[in-house]
Amino acid sequence: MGISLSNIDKSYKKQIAVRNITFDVNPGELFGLIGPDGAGKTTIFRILTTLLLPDNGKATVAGLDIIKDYKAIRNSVGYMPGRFSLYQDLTVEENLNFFATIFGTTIAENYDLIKDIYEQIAPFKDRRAGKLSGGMKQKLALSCALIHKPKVLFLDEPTTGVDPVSRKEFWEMLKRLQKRGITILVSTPYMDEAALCDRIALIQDGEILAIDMPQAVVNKFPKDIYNVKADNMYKLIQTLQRYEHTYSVFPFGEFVHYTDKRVIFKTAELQQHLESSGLNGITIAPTHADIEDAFMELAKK
Ligand SMILES: Nc1ncnc2c1ncn2[C@@H]1O[C@H](COP(=O)(O)OP(=O)(O)OP(=O)(O)O)[C@@H](O)[C@H]1O
Repeated sequence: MGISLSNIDKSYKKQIAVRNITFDVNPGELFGLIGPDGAGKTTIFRILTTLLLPDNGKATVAGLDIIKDYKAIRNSVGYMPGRFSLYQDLTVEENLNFFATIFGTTIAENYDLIKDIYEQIAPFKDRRAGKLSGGMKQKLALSCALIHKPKVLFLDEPTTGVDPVSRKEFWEMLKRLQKRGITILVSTPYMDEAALCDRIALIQDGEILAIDMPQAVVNKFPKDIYNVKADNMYKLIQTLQRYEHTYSVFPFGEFVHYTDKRVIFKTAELQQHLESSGLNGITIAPTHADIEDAFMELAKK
């Protein structure tokens, strides 16, 4: 009951949205599509949920062909689109009832699957969806996507614009759904969420850069990496960008992540260079690469 894509292409007039997309999601897997805005994530979701036809290629969802079996797919998958999918003027309960009805079921029939999630928003069941917080909207949208017990769940940027606590809770919910045998394809622009997936595909400009387990993607990062800090971070970045030995530099939280071109790199030399460029309060310390570093490296090529 997994997902399979083979050589999928899609253009909107002259704009290529995705090119030669091939990957498989195993049954029961939590698979992440990781990439920035405009990378092509929504296009892939719309093709897999049969809302958009690809120009080329083949794809199946739960063993069903996206073209031939589109009706069966629509009945057996849950889709939480990136942009808000709920009826803003309907209450929480009315929204859920509506989605249950269009799938020919009732809330009571499948309550067991959504209980965990719905209980958190049940105190607000008479509130209009438009008046809910981001985190609550997201829980309601997930409940609606699950109300017909789908085998495969598609979640397009479910945590965008949601506060950090709700994001964490959301991922815990996904793990619980996965344990119930649901195959999940989730997209996110947040690199920290990539680590929570079983496997990920990194995507940029409509092309897949890498597919692997998150740690395996990170392990392939080819360089030693350093956290660098100074009192003037803007000047630090500019100085490093101009430094002849810089391989890569980009802001990373309170630090910049720096890699050096040389095989033998001495932090003291860099320290001296930064000091002579007029920077103060400099710290340079080795650190570990993470998904964001791996992404930036792959995106360079
Ligand atoms: N209807 C459309 N007409 C023309 N171009 C489009 C259309 N929809 C998407 N695109 C373009 O196709 C590319 C991929 O878009 P897509 O929405 O799939 O990316 P995404 O990764 O989901 O990003 P986002 O989070 O911004 O939606 C982008 O360059 C986008 O501008």
